[in-house]
Amino acid sequence: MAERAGPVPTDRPGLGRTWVSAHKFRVDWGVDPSDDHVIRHPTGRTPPSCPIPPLLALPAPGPTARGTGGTGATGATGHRTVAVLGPGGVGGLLAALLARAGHRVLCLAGEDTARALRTDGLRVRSGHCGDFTARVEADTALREPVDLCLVTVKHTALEAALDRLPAGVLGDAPLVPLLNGVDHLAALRRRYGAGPVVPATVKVESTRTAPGVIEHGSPFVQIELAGAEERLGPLAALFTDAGAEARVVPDEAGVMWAKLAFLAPVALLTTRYRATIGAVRTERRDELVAVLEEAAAVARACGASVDPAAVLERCDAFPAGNKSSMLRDAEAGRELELDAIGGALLRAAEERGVPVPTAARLVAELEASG
Ligand SMILES: NC(=O)C1=CN([C@@H]2O[C@H](COP(=O)(O)OP(=O)(O)OC[C@H]3O[C@@H](n4cnc5c(N)ncnc54)[C@H](OP(=O)(O)O)[C@@H]3O)[C@@H](O)[C@H]2O)C=CC1
Ligand SMILES: CC(C)(CO)C(=O)C(=O)O
Repeated sequence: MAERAGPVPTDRPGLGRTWVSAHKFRVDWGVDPSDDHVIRHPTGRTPPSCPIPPLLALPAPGPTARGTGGTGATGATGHRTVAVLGPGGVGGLLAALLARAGHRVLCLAGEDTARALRTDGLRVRSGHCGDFTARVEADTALREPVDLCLVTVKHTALEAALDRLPAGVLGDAPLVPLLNGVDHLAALRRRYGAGPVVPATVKVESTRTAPGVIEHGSPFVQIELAGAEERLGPLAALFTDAGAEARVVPDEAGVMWAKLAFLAPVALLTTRYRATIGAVRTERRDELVAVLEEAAAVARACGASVDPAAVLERCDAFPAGNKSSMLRDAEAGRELELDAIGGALLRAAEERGVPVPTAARLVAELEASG
């Protein structure tokens, strides 16, 4: 019997946030005697100390993994079946955390990655969450109903990856995309309808170094979900119980544009100058402040209340050695999400008549160098 506690809720200076508190719970782990770091699905039926309510107040599910009674609950344990489309840096980490928390996790990926996951599981190295291997299921497409689906591919792979997620199989299960940028929400709503799509963002530094091998470098995994607290509270609790702090924010623009107003300056500058966040904020501070102000003005024009001084504070609070995912893509020679991040900022700026000269120059320079 192992006792695990989720992260302690915090009020983070500069963020002004209170994260959903974690429930402390006990669960029986089925531990492989040959490796006591390998986490398998729980063999016991010890319920969490507080009952888990339905995951989302969505229409009653059909005869699915969501269990009996159409309530969304999966029986006494409250364990869910979660699909993760794209088990890379973000998806692999969350899939592993959810599996470690006792949920049944089904990763959807290409054949090679799916085979590696079936054989070796997800191997996580994390100073924050610990080093562990999580057993997950893996397939190349969704073939059964699930309680929840995370979408964690890059923008550049989104349309192809969504072919693995047939709308008829997904049904009304909540679909939580954690991609950076804003444009993917429209693409998901076109395919699956507006109901299941839960706008969300994640703040983390996590890299897939090989199929199923995840290096988590940030001392946090923070998720924001946009919508009503009464609808999304159980979903936030599910993440928080698994070790990823989650918070519900009422408005979509507040979630999506607050993230982009922070990310776009950080991603553009770290990638343009091949520099860590720490180096950018000391060596390129004037440029950082200029892009932050431009991005905050665009975010405000899009309906989010973003204060550039608060965003600068968040930048200053970020671990100095962390990099943006765009910089890690550039270093690895992968295609950049430049259009989804910088492009989205420039398009919104043009539509709303907000001048963004510094951001436009950085995007042009990155395009020219790519
Ligand atoms: N990494 C980070 O720290 C952060 C990333 N983000 C955002 O999260 C999103 C995901 O990024 P990240 O996790 O870094 O990306 P990764 O490249 O690490 O992971 C993407 C995953 O998608 C899989 N994939 C690619 N194409 C397909 C396809 N056609 N079908 C199924 N799976 C596919 C990849 O498979 P394979 O393993 O086979 O390559 C990989 O597992 C991005 O939008 C990024 O901007 C946001 C915050 C932080
Ligand atoms: C905000 C930041 C830099 C870390 O979560 C990010 O989203 C990224 O690396 O893509």
